Amino acid sequence: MKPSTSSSSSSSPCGSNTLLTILFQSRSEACSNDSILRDLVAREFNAFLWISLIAVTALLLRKLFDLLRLWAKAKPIPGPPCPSFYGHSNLLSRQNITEVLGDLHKKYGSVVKLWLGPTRLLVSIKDPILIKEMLLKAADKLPMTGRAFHLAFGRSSLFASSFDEVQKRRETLLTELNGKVRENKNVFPTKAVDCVLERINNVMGKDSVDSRVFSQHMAFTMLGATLFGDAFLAWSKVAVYEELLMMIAKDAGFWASYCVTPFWKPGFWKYQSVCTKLKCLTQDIVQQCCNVYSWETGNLGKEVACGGPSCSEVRIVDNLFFEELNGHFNVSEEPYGNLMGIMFHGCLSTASLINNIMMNLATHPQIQDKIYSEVTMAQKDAMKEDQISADKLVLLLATIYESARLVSAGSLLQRCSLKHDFSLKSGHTIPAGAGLVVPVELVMMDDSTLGGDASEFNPYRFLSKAGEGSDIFLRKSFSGAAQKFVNLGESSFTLNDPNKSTAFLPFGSGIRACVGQKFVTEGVAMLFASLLKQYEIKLHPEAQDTSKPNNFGLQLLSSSHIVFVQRNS
Ligand code: HEM
Repeated sequence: MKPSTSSSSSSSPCGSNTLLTILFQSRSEACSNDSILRDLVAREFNAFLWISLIAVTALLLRKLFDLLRLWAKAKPIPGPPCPSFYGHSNLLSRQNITEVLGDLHKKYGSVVKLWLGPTRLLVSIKDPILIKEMLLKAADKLPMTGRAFHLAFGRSSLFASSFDEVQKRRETLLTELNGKVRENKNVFPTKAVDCVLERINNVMGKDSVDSRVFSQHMAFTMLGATLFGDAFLAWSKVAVYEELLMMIAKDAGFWASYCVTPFWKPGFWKYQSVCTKLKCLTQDIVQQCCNVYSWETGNLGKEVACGGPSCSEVRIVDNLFFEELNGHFNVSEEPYGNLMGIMFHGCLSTASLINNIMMNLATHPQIQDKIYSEVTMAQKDAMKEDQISADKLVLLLATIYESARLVSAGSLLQRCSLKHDFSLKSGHTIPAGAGLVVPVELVMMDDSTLGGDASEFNPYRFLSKAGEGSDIFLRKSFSGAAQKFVNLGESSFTLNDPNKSTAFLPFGSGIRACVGQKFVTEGVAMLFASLLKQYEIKLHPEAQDTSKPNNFGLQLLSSSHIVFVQRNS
């Protein structure tokens, strides 16, 4: 009994002991596992902190190194001393940038640097030879340009900052556009031209029209019909589309000027909702294009897949660029980003050009008359009513070049080289990442290059007679040249290629030059040939110039009231 008692008495505590010990042991084991785990976590966290610290330090050192490198490389470039931590940004935001750069070039020479902050270097170049060299060597655009297009239209393979991203699309688009010009067809659809003429007919009874609004509408109609086909002309939402595009044009530069996207600003979200509406409408017009296609091929009623990229496989009748612009090189691209980008850039710059041509013709009636006789003569030579050859319209083409020269699409051409430094023949080294600008107005209106009448409208500077040199900008006086040009039929003037001149930059130059130059010049020439055949453009007697200031490099149009008068009426 005893043993059993003892065993039971001893076993009981012993049992509880054992349990306790087991419990205790397992707890202490758990504790030690816990502490090992805690230790491990603490070590890993420490390691993570160290790695982060090293990474951040390396990054900061790299930034510091880049900064010191930028400062050292920028030092030999002449320019005014930095007034404050923010450099000259205040100066540029208060004054007209072209005037500021004009004064600086007078003082410091043809290459001038400006600091816009401790890390933001801007180099302005004014000498035409150096400009040509720079525009060939600096392949990228300033990040702000790419950001403006990206924020508004999503990612696309045109108008991005990096040359690598746009190179392929640029090449194919250029081939397609210039191919169309070579085929000698009407580059702008005939129906779009008819549409514009009909509109002129409708407004003719009215007192006058605002040249700015009217040219904007003309450009919008031409570009829209070219990109989306004739369906664009009959589209019920065309007016809303135009309005949205202009709203974006007004604000794009402002929102892109933020280095960090300002998500916290309610205005930004309003802007984004306008951009989203434009995307939806683009999808809608693409749908309309597809429907027209299916109708024209007899497939009316048959579903054509139009949701996004699949539409690019459909060949749309009368639609030049659709496939080209909508085909994807990169899956992360916005489906209609390129189409919207071209509509945006093409409409703004073409509107500016058309407006300036109208104003120049209205204020120079003798030139307008000569162009009219040029068009009627070309018309006689043409085999078909609507197929005048643009080559015969030399004075009209010269007028287009001269109008482009006098109001270039932006006051600055801008570039940068994101990855590599490069040197100019002048001996200056431009560090990677520095912003490069060309004050185009100063270059194209420089009396020393243009012979005294740089700020005057003189299309004859682009023409030469047989035996004369073909350098443009050599025809000195407008009146002398105008007299020589009395009879187009008798004297054979030839048009000089303006791109041979280093000082002709309305379409940029070099590696990122405008791919639409030939196309738009020919298209606008044919548009004006049709317009001038039927109408005379006159300035309204009480016309006033309502020029607006520059908005982030976008030249807003000056406007005046003009009247269209039917010829022979
Ligand atoms: C009068 C009308 C136009 C003017 C004055 C104009 C002017 C310009 C200018 C100044 C540039 C920048 C060039 C540079 O940095 O060297 C440019 C770029 C460009 N233009 Fe135009 N443009 C016009 C119409 C068009 C049209 C109708 C198209 C297409 C159909 C077009 C397509 C482009 C493209 C794709 C670029 C970007 C090139 C790049 O970033 O690599 N342009 N344009």
